[in-house]
Amino acid sequence: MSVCQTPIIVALDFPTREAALALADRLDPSLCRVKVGKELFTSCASDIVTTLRDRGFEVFLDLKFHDIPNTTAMAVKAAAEMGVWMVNVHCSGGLRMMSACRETLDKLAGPVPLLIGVTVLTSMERDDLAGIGLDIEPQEQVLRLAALAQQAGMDGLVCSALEAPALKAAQPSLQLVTPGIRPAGSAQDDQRRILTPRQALDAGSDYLVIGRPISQAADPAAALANVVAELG
Ligand SMILES: O=C(O)c1cc(=O)[nH]c(=O)n1[C@@H]1O[C@H](COP(=O)(O)O)[C@@H](O)[C@H]1O
Repeated sequence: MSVCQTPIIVALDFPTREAALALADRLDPSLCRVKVGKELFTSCASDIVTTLRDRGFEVFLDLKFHDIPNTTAMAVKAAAEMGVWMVNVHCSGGLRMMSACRETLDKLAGPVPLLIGVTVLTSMERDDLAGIGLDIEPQEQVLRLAALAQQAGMDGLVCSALEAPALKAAQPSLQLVTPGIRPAGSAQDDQRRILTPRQALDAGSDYLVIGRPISQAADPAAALANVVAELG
């Protein structure tokens, strides 16, 4: 499987560069991409992205930007200049914010990252939405934000694979990046809207984000190989 074909993105959620690179050393860049999120980036800054790229990985920079349109667009531009493969912002920042990001990326010369909108976090369920004043099913809110993302020209969405069938019907142009992936028998942790890798792919996910089931496994390379085998 070449790097362009694998749907697997391994989340490098670690506190230090050393811990992240120790896992990266055990992963084959032809079998997965990697994700650098808030914990790792806050401790290492852009150096970790450069290092992972030098080791052959395509990098999803998951900082979930959520700010006024200009600030968010400039952050996305900085991510593009870092050479990341994918970057995300919160859809709840609104249409003008997402459009500003799209327009800014479109003005850049050369390849730009996939621009992805985070809908409803996979750790949230209906009760959590009620707690922030949204009396709505997660899927309904995801579909609402998806329409906004499509209007803004986003490349795709972060959502649960549970919403993939409805999203593929409503917004077929958007690529679906789905965390909350749990191989059968693994701990749910703080995730709530979860599916197995095979179920997620069958539901219509384009990319599967997998963290702890691989990063905390006794043998991460074997855990990745098991997911690859499950996906066939
Ligand atoms: O944008 C993300 O990547 C993301 C969005 C979301 O709704 N849920 C979610 O879990 N994530 C990220 O996906 C990864 C999931 O990690 P595990 O729960 O360990 O598999 C973490 O790095 C989260 O920050």
